[in-house]
Amino acid sequence: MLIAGNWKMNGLDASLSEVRALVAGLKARPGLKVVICPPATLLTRVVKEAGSAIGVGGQDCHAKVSGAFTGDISAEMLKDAGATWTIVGHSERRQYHGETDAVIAAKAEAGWRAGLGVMICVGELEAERVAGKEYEVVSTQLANSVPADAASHIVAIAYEPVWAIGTGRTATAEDIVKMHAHIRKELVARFGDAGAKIEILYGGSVNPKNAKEILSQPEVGGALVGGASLKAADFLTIVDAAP
Ligand SMILES: O=C[C@H](O)COP(=O)(O)O
Repeated sequence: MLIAGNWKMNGLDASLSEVRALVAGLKARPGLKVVICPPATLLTRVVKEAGSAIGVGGQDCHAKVSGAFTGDISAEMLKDAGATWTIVGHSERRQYHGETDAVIAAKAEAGWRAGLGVMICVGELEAERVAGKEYEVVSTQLANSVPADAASHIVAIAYEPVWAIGTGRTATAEDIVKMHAHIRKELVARFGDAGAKIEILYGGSVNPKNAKEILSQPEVGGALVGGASLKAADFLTIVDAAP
């Protein structure tokens, strides 16, 4: 299981006390990985607080190593700051920064080039689900934003239905089971046995109350948690809910 916390554009220096509380509260859980993805300005400080207890990740990376790309951060820079993971293709990057599947695939390759594990996000909009196109949309995102060599790198797929992000509207267990099974089928069809081993995380309003039910569903290999990762007590409850 991989439980990742995406702080998004939240967290100032004071948030480090939450990391301290998280480190103190993490019980030894063999096989369970916990990763925090803070804003880039806090990366080095979170790495220092986290020690070896928690992995640290970026929320995005540029495809190039360096260059004239104002405001961007390369995967190599994340690595240099002590990160071991990066998220790519989050729906907020797709929506607010116009990122295409091809751009996301290039970012995933950049993450591996730098030696990072990569969480690649997919998920349908509400209108796409209402139109009955959720499986088709996710299949297209998987086909085009997950690179052909993904299975030979450290990778996780995060299924995040956009309508469930930050809304308090979690997908039902049935929705999650069906979509994760669909994603697994696609991964196995493309990568064979290696596709059966890629973790599929669920994200979208995961909280201390619903974590146990979500994390116990078949093909749910962890969670990508937004709002509820900002408070150590809530995040720890989610971590503790992992089977
Ligand atoms: O990356 C995290 C997801 O966007 C979920 O965010 P949320 O837990 O606040 O809904």
